[in-house]
Amino acid sequence: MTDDDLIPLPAEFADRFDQEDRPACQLYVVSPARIEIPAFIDSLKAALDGGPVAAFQLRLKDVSDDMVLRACEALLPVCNEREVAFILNDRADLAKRAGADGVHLGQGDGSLAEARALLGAGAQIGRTCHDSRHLAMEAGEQGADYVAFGAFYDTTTKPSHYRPQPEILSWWITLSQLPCVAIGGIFPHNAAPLVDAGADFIAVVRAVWEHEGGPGAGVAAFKDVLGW
Ligand SMILES: Cc1ncc(COP(=O)(O)OP(=O)(O)O)c(N)n1
Ligand SMILES: Cc1ncsc1CCOP(=O)(O)O
Ligand SMILES: [Mg+2]
Repeated sequence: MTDDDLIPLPAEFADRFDQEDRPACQLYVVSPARIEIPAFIDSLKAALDGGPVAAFQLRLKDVSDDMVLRACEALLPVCNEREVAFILNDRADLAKRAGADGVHLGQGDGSLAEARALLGAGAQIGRTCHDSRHLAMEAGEQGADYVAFGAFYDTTTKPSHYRPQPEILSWWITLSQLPCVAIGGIFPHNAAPLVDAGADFIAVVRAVWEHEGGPGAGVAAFKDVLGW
């Protein structure tokens, strides 16, 4: 038994929100951990032109702050031109300096309140909640704009011992109007249970960047499961 087994959905919440008002599930594209600028600019354009993408997250690992800021400078206009939200991973301070639309913060990436104070009311601030109902409720109370659950499937991009079931998405959308993101090992062929369970966004890395037809084809491959 986990802590979350102690958090059933209270009966009074059962039909609290009309799910018909919820927008259809959208695609959230996350970058590889290493990219080369300027080559990646064209890759990103190809991805975003492959189909409707709601958000792009720049998720670089083990690179300098200067490198992150230079990548933001090159990639932010690509997203702006296409009205795709530009979210920086991990660092609220760099998101502020870069003029990003928001930041994604894991449990160890700093407080939501500090990020909000820095970025302002209009910023999109996401929080990793792994497989935890408790963390999701806490993130909502602390002012997150979305909660992210995962990894739903095996992934080599960020190996995770957290393995939520799709039901956590159904539970969340019944409880909260805050959007929920599903991440981890998601491809067009296995996305349906997450979409059906109520994911507001599915976030993907390899499905786009490692698609044999290129990133545009990687995005376009979600056409059927997302109902475009
Ligand atoms: C949309 C989304 N969900 C989860 C994560 C993971 O964030 P975190 O736990 O901080 O791990 P890293 O991505 O920083 O390695 C994410 N980045 N985006
Ligand atoms: C960043 C992150 N957080 C949980 S799983 C994951 C990686 C998802 O990558 P992929 O879509 O390639 O499995
Ligand atoms: Mg992080």
